[in-house]
Amino acid sequence: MMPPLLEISQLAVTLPGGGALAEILDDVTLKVPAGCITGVVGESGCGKSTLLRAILGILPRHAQTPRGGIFFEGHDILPDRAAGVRGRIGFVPQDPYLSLNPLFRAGDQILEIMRRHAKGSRAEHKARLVELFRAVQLPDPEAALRKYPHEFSGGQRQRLLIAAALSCEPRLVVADEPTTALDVTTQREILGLLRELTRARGLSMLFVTHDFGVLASLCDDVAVLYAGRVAETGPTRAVLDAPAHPYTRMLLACHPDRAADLAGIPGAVPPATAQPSGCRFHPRCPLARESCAREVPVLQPIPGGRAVACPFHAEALPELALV
Ligand SMILES: Nc1ncnc2c1ncn2[C@@H]1O[C@H](COP(=O)(O)OP(=O)(O)OP(=O)(O)O)[C@@H](O)[C@H]1O
Repeated sequence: MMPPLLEISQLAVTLPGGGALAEILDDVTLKVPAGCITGVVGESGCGKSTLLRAILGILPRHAQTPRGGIFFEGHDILPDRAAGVRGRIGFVPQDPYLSLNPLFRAGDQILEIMRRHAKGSRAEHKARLVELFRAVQLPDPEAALRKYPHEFSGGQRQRLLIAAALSCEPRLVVADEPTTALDVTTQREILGLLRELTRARGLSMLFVTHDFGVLASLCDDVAVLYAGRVAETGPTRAVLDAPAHPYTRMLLACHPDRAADLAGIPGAVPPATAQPSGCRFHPRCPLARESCAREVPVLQPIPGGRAVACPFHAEALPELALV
């Protein structure tokens, strides 16, 4: 079997924050197999963006040395804060409005990335960028090279950023909710484009979202994150059809597309400076018992290539309260 392109192993990230230590990620283990799109889903504040920052080697300077490993193409990139992978991992950010400098031509900004991280001359870079602009379906790719960011629509700017992420010919792309700031129609087009580009170019992708609809339409596998820990992993279809962890089950019950009556998860994601003991979900979990406040659940394999971090996952949940 081919080794995964990206393998995150027992990753822990801690930051000083507000006079206390913020335990943002703990024991995070997940894989992105070659040629696959792996989704990371969870509520706001679960640590999704921090996970991407750790992979890209752009954690804040004051972060304590992260523990665990981030293996990319078989090498642990965590010790050198990913300095060696710049250009080999592409990044699609969340907000196309904030991610381009309005004072410089968009094409020049991407060419600068290529100058730093890609092989070839400026003329070769320009030719490749025009080809990429065509691949991301920007109108008039030659003219697009000379335009400033304000001359593109929001959807076109996201296409520019996808082109930027692919400009150094990476094998892996990490994307941080790249469709959140877009209207529904543009969102659908961008998701279709990402799916097509990853398949056509044999790329792998780690895709962060809080939207199960986006997850279902794009991702082969999923890791559900709660309060900085992995609650469950598995093939997306299987997890969405029969979620195992109480958190995933309750999160899906909250999704407007999936529930006739909207239920809510009581409470909120804990601040990273005050993580609950034992299972971090136990204060919100209807299945919790005394042992859940003491024992940290580990991810245990369950049938179908899945894993779940809850020893009581087979129990039925009580009816959820409507919001
Ligand atoms: N630089 C920092 N210093 C201290 N705490 C931080 C820092 N960055 C993030 N956090 C905390 O880490 C936790 C996870 O934040 P993160 O942005 O990774 O979550 P997220 O799941 O991406 O959220 P969202 O979906 O809202 O973007 C939050 O509790 C946040 O307040």
